[in-house]
Amino acid sequence: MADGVVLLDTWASMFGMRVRIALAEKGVEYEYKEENLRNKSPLLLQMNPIHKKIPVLIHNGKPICESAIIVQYIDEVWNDKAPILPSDPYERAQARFWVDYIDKKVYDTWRKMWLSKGEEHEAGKKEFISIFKQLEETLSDKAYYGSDTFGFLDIGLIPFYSWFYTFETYGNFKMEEECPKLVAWAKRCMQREAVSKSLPDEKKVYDYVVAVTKVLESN
Ligand SMILES: N[C@@H](CCC(=O)N[C@@H](CSO)C(=O)NCC(=O)O)C(=O)O
Repeated sequence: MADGVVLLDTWASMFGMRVRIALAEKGVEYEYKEENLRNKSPLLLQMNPIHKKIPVLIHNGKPICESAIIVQYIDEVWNDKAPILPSDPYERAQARFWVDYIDKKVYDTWRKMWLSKGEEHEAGKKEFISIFKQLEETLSDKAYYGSDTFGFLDIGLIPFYSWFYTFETYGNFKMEEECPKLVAWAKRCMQREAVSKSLPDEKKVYDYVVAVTKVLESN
């Protein structure tokens, strides 16, 4: 592997988007390698033998795994511009707490809402919306989660915005009605080129999820 930066990713992954945004914010040039998760490359299996998941950042031949860890690595290595983590230790701890909250809560609750029917689906939907209401409450009236600066927690959450249309369609609700201030924050983040160029079109995400749903339901 030549020196440099390689990202193993898939276009629809909200976790991969986190890394793409961080690399773009720092202006880091890298090689993007799209993975087929149903036929993982030998490189992915070699670089992330533990979880066998994307994203994986390969820097000078060495792999860094787990999106939140990768973003912090990027912030530490390319530390000459656009700081991602707050400088204050307490603020850093809070940002890490809420990204951990997102990783513990959102994906699993989404799957419950997505793949279940009836009461389980309704319970998943209720929990799912409550998670985003909590995240809206955490933002309160700040422009960004890092107060006036776009930072770690903003990067941790904004990728899910490209899935809002999918969440709303499968859950039959409107994020704008449930979390208006959060939607306003998301639109504010989308004004940053590092974000808008890293997130896919929401309808493309939806079509992808419909296709995946068909595969899962046919098994
Ligand atoms: N905690 C990790 C989650 C990565 C992940 O779920 N990656 C998925 C694709 S995105 O949904 C993945 O690689 N799945 C492949 C598999 O589960 O085999 C992170 O933050 O990087």
